[in-house]
Amino acid sequence: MNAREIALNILKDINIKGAYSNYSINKHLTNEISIKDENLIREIVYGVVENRLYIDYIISKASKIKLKKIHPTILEILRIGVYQMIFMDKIPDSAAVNEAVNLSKKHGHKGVSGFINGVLRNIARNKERFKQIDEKDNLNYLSIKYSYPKWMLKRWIDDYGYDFVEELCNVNNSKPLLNIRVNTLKINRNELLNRLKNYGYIVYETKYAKDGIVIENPTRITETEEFKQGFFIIQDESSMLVAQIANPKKQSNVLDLCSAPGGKATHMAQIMENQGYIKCWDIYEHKLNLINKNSYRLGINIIDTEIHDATKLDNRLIGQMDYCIADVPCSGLGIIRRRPEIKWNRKEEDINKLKEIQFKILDNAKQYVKPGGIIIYSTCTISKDENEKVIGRFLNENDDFKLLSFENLICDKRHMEESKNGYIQLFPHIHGTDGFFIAKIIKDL
Ligand SMILES: C[S@@+](CC[C@H](N)C(=O)[O-])C[C@H]1O[C@@H](n2cnc3c(N)ncnc32)[C@H](O)[C@@H]1O
Repeated sequence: MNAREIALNILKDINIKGAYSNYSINKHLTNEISIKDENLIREIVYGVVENRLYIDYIISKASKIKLKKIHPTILEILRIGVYQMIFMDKIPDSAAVNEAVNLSKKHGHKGVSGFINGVLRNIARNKERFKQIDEKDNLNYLSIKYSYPKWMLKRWIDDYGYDFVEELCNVNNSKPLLNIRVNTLKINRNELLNRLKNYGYIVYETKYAKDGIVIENPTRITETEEFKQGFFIIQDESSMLVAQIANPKKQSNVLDLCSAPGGKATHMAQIMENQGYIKCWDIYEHKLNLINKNSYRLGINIIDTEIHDATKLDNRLIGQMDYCIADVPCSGLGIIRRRPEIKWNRKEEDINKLKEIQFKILDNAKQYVKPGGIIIYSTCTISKDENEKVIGRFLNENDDFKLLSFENLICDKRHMEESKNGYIQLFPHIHGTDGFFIAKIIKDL
């Protein structure tokens, strides 16, 4: 199977069956595939999903058949062809067309390769004209140019304004760099940086997170001895800030209410020097197994996993905890750079349901902390309804809880002004991290 055929199978999983991009890519990529092909597959898959609406806009200009009437597999073949023609300068149009025609002969019905050939050649001939977006309306223009559903953009524009959202969309369509968190229980950051440099990885320190490393060329990083020996875990810098901001003391009692796959819980354990107790809840057993696997690899033995729905109060734990981490389920609109399919799978109604679940989980967390105890509320989204508004409602209803400044706990103060008020909203185009929200709340003594 060649690279484009593998990309087609992955795209069918994502766009037709609604699969997550990272799971689907991992499922289809085997060790027999060369690094060059792997990179091509990733570029095509992410490129098509990220730019789907714009690509479809171009196809609809070039095709006599309406988009809705095109067979889903044929549409994916066309999208792969158009992506290469519009976004990949190194691939000649003729190669993109021929590869698409070959794919259609293998996967399509009789006669379909003529249709694909015709549409793609039409685009090759009229590329500059078809690339133009003939839209006067600002929202429609932005939606086509950056490939976003209009409801999503409208909410963001209401929250942050048009220019801000345009910059965000632009950066969201670029490739994010991989971040890893050093497991300081086993190695320090400098030593790991040196070891990775020796393999030829281009690495440097993260800006805000103490334990983070950025890797520019991370291919096969999880096959290194350093990964196998638990010297690091893959985690975005924004997510590393949760435990850094919690800053737990050794011997603390911690409850992570929504914990899988354990990125933040294992980081809490690391800061606690593997001393104390961390209870980790999640509603899925297979996800809790990931925490146990990660803890074992990282050499952590103070984590205890348990299936529990965090919206339900657990009377056994009332008033027991020094720290509660409420890293609640959310719309994920801050991680679109890594999972562009969120643009197409997420629905506006989800946000109303999620904000009630988020509030319920936070409202339960308040019961578990001791006087003077800390709750960290976090999400990987940029929607105010799920962030500032949930916190605002909680603080209004609970005057024995206050936001706590954490300005002193962030390595670099740039764009971190809100941290002195006890919360921070991170954005890809401002902070270079995922879109992420963190609030630090303390219960009165
Ligand atoms: C944002 S993720 C947590 C990521 C995790 N804290 C980490 O750092 O690796 C949210 C998690 O909440 C879990 N979840 C969803 N609803 C839940 C509920 N009602 N109670 C507990 N966990 C829940 C999901 O299965 C998911 O693993």
